[in-house]
Amino acid sequence: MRVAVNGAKGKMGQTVVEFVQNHSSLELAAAIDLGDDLAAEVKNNSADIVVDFTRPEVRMETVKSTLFSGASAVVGTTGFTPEDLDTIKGWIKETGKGCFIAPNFIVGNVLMQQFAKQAARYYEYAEIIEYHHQQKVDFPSGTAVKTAELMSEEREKFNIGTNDQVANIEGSRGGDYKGIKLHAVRMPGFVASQEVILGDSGQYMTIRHDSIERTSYMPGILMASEYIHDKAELVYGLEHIL
Ligand SMILES: NC(=O)C1=CN([C@@H]2O[C@H](COP(=O)(O)OP(=O)(O)OC[C@H]3O[C@@H](n4cnc5c(N)ncnc54)[C@H](OP(=O)(O)O)[C@@H]3O)[C@@H](O)[C@H]2O)C=CC1
Ligand SMILES: O=C(O)C1=N[C@H](C(=O)O)C[C@H](O)C1
Repeated sequence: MRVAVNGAKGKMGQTVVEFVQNHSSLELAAAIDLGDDLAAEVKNNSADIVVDFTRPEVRMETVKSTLFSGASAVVGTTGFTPEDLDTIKGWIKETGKGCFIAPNFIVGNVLMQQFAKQAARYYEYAEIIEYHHQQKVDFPSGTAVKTAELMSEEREKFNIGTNDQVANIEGSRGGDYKGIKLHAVRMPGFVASQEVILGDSGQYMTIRHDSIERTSYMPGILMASEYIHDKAELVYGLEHIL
């Protein structure tokens, strides 16, 4: 499978390039970054797949250019909205190429999300704390948003409400997604960690996952690439192919 990497000079892109170069069933078609012509690189190098780790603000133009250039998209870049996904479904129908988007490509992290979803219905209080390196430009993380979305689906089924308080210092209770509090820590030393704390009378439970090296994302990226390369589908979340 011929893989082009978009965002190739970035922290994730560099890791993906090295992984592709060292994998027996993958060929590096192109290493693309800011200022390069993605469509031309895809066509001139006969890329089957574009693996994208760039910026939230260019997420849609990147997917569109990939699909209409004849490649399938495997996208880690965060920031996609439900409206974006509907638009992408139309592009897939037009092009016959597939798109796999995952807020997190680590199997262990996706398991954490699923465990949190499973537990969410049993606890009134829920908070998500995500920890990332200081260079991360967006917050909260796409993983935290996805986790909160999954948990809220369960909480709403069981009418589990919010727990509003009045803050002495604005923002000190973090962000709020349907009653789930979200906190983003940015600190050198972290790669990517998240914990979900669920609480109720007399107890609390913490579900946590830590990524300490970006190689942890590679198996999930490979799984997604092998799944989507010959399918005209939109997949949102690695859990759908585990
Ligand atoms: N889904 C997942 O499992 C994961 C998702 N991510 C997400 O991936 C994204 C990238 O993360 P990370 O690698 O740490 O970020 P980096 O900033 O390290 O890398 C992004 C790269 O993309 C380049 N870039 C910016 N704009 C464009 C463009 N229009 N076309 C091509 N390249 C461009 C940047 O160039 P320049 O620096 O010059 O702007 C940079 O080289 C983020 O949204 C992050 O949240 C990260 C890890 C895992
Ligand atoms: O920027 C990162 O590093 C990461 N971003 C993704 C997110 O926003 O969820 C995935 C992971 O947390 C690492």
